[in-house]
Amino acid sequence: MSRVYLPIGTATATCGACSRMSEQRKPPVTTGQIFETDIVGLTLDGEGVGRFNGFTLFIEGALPGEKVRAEVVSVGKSFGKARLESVLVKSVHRRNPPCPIYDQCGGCQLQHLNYPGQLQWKRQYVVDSLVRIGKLPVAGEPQRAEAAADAAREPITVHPVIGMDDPWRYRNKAQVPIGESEGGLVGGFYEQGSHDIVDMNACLIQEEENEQTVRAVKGAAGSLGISAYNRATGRGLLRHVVVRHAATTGQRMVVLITNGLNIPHQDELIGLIREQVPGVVSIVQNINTERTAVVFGKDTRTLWGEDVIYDEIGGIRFAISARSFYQVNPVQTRRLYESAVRYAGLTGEETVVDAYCGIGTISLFLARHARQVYGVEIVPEAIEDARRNAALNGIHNVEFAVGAAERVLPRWQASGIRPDVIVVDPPRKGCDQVLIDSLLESRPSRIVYVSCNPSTLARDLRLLEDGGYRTVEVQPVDMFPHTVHVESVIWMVQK
Ligand SMILES: C[S@@+](CC[C@H](N)C(=O)[O-])C[C@H]1O[C@@H](n2cnc3c(N)ncnc32)[C@H](O)[C@@H]1O
Repeated sequence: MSRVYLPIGTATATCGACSRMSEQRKPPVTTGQIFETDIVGLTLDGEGVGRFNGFTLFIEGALPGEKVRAEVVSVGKSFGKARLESVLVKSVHRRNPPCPIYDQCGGCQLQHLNYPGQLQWKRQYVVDSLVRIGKLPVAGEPQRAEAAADAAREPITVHPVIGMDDPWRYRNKAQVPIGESEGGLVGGFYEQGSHDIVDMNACLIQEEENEQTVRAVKGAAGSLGISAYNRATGRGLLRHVVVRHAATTGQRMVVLITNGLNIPHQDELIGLIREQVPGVVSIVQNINTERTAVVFGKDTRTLWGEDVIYDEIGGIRFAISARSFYQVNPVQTRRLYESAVRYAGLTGEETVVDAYCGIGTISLFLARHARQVYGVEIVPEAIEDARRNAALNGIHNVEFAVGAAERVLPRWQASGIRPDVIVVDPPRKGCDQVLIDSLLESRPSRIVYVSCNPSTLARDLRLLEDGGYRTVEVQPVDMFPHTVHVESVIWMVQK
C-alpha cells in the first residue's frame, strides 16, 4: 500500500513513486546499502521520505528539506526502510529532542521538529487528507480535477492549528504497563518488538503529578512483593497502572489493572498509596484476566475513596470515572470545545444532538446556548458520569442515552426528535455508515464534526458532502504536541 507523505508547508504530495515502483520487478537497493538522499516529505508516522534511484525509503528521524546519509534496513515491494546515519544538510526546523529517551520510547514522534514546524506539518496533514481522500477544494491549495467539477462552491478554509503556548507537561492521564526487574517493579513502555518493559521515571509530556503517582505506586507495590503480570506466560498480577490528575482541583485517581481479583496486602498497599500520593481521592481496581493487549477488563471496583475525580473546564465541573473517556490535554480541550460551540452557531432556540458524547463534556458546553441537548454514548459508566455532571452543574436541558450512536439516532428520529444541529466526535475509526445515513435523514441545518483522525474525517466529509452538506471551515487544534496526532473541528451547513 502506498503511504501518504507530506512536505512541511508545501502543496499536497502523494506517494506516486510507490505505486509506480510496485510495477517494477526488482527494487534498486539492498539491505545494508548506504545511500544519500534529499528528504521530500514526512509520513503520517513522522518518518522522513527519501528516494534512491526512484525507490521510496522511509527514514526515522529525517526531516523534509534535509539531505541525509542512511543505511537500508528493509526492502519491500514498493518501499523500504532506512536507518539515519547522519544529517548532511539540516532543516531549519530541526532541533535537539529535549527528552533523553526519545529514541527508545516511541510515544512522541516529532520532538526533533521544532514546534512551529510541527504545527505547520499538522495543518498540511489535515489539508492533504481533505484534498486527497475527501476530494474537497481547500482555499489556497491547487484544485484537483474531482474537486474542480464542483466549481460553484466556496473552497474550505482550513485555519492555522491552534497550538499551545507551553507545549510540555500537558497530559493529565498516564497509562503504564508494569513489569519486573531485579530491583523490583518497573513501568514505562514496551521495548520495540518485545514484551520487555523499559522503566521510565520522567516523561516530558506528562504532568509531573502523574509521574510522581506512578513512581509511588510502583514503589509501594514492589515493596509489598506484588507481582507484575507477564505477557508471555499470562501469570503475575499487576498489568497496568493508570493515573489521572485533575489540574483544577488537584485530585488524583489511581487505577490498578490486575490479572485477578485478590491483591495481596491490599490494605497496606492502599495505606502506602494514600501516604505517598498527595491529592489522591480515589483508588480503583479493574480486573482483566484476558490474554489480550486491551488494557481495561470489564469489572471495576473502588478499593478506597470516591469512584470519580472532579475537574473543571470552562466553568463546568466534571466527574470522571476510571473507564470514561476524558480528553488528556485540559488546556487545549477548552479551545477545542469553544471551537465546537462557535461552529454550532446556537441562539438558545435549537435542539442539538451530541453523538459519541463521553461524559457529556461537549453536551454541557452546548446546553448553555441551546434549548435542548441529547447526548449518546456507548460506555454505560460514561453516561452515569454525564448524568451526574449535568446535575452537578444544575444543567437541566440535556438528556443522555446509553447505546451505539448509529442505533440510538434513528430511534430518536422515529420518536420525533428533530435536531437543528448535530455534533459528532467519534473515535479514530470515524462514523459508522448507518450513523451517516441517519444524520443525512435528520437533515440538521448544521453539522459539527470533531475528529482525531484526518483520514477518516475526510472519508466521512465526502459522504456528508455527497448527501447534501458543504464543509465551510476547519479548525485544527494541537491536543498532542510532539506526536503525529492532530484534532480538528469542522463546520458543515446544508447545501
Ligand atoms: C473521541 S471520544 C469523544 C468523547 C467526548 N465528546 C469528549 O470530548 O470527551 C469518542 C467517544 O465515543 C464513544 N463511542 C465509541 N463508539 C461509539 C458508538 N458506536 N456509539 C456511541 N459512542 C461511541 C467512546 O466510548 C468515546 O467516549
